[in-house]
Amino acid sequence: MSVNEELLPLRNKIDGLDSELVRLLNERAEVAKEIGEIKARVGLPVYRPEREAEVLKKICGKNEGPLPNESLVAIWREVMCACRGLESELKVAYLGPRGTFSEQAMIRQFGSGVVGMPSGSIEEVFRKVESGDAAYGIVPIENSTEGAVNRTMDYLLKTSLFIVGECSIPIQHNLMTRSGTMEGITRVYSHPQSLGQCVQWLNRNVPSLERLTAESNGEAARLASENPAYAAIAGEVAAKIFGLQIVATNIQDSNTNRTRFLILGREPAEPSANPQEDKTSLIFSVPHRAGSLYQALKPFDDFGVSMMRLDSRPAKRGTWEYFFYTDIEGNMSEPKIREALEIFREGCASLKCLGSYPTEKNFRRADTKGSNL
Ligand SMILES: O=C(O)C(=O)C[C@]1(C(=O)O)C=C[C@@H](O)C=C1
Repeated sequence: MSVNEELLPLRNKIDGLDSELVRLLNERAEVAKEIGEIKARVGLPVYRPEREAEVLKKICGKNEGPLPNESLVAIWREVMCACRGLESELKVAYLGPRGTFSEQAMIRQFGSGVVGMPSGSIEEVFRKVESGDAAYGIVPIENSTEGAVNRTMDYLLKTSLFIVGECSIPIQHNLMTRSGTMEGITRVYSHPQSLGQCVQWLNRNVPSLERLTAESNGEAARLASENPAYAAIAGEVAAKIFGLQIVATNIQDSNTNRTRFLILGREPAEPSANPQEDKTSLIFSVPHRAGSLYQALKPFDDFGVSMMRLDSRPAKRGTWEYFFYTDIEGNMSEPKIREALEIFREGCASLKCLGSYPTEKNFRRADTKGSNL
């Protein structure tokens, strides 16, 4: 038997399965359309991050291979994006121009059919969602090497928006120029966070290069595309978009470098199917006296509430006072969290709740094959 004769029945089988998949996908889409009609009637938002997290978790729970959960999650995100698209168009503001890691995170979270609105700064992302120009926004909040993104932290304090979801992506930086060499290059541009993530590599390899900051990696790549004496540090996608050649790949100082992004919306998210695994984000301040932070946080210990993050920003009053940012595990609709929060509030000078939302943990844990979601 020739190879082609051997392949033919298998390919016929795949064709049959594909027909069945097309039929099933369209049947699913019809149901999503019906859901969309109901939502439109009662004025509910089309995008339901908690439901999408639940769908992904169920898919991973049912998976018996050989496809890894990571592949199924990527496929289902696109399926849900296509179904959502039938309900209505979804506009999402991100830190642009095109080619930034924020854009990659947005596509990963919402699917490639999302209508991205590139924004010149993190502040503009907040403004576009607040004004209703965009339905949602995506902003970087922390990097595993460089820590918190201060701009985002500061706008979170002032905004009326809610955090409705989060996602994190691996970050690999590249040094790029128009020519693909470092000849005649005097400056390197990047976002301050990215320059920080590559500081050791830069010190070792190109110590004399002047380092300048840009609003985003995409903007740095755009600048380098306009001047043969400039280099940029950005992702591979930015190199393609702005016609740059990569001089050195993977120049970040940590090879486990990741950035976590927040999804911002005007309405809070509903509790997910696993509210005990949701995250609640809070900003608080405490009275300016000894032991007040310790006292304020005590209810979390008393109620067995896990704190996943504690960070601070200056109150900017010149008084060495701070706003603290914490993420706790559990949805605030959960009785345990509600009770803990009521007591916690008493020990705070101010408290702002940014929302409860599904985390990636919801479906990451279901993955037995150690994916890199
Ligand atoms: O369940 C819904 O609310 C839907 O609209 C369906 C669906 C999906 O395709 O599964 C699509 C969009 C939502 O963000 C969540 C889920």
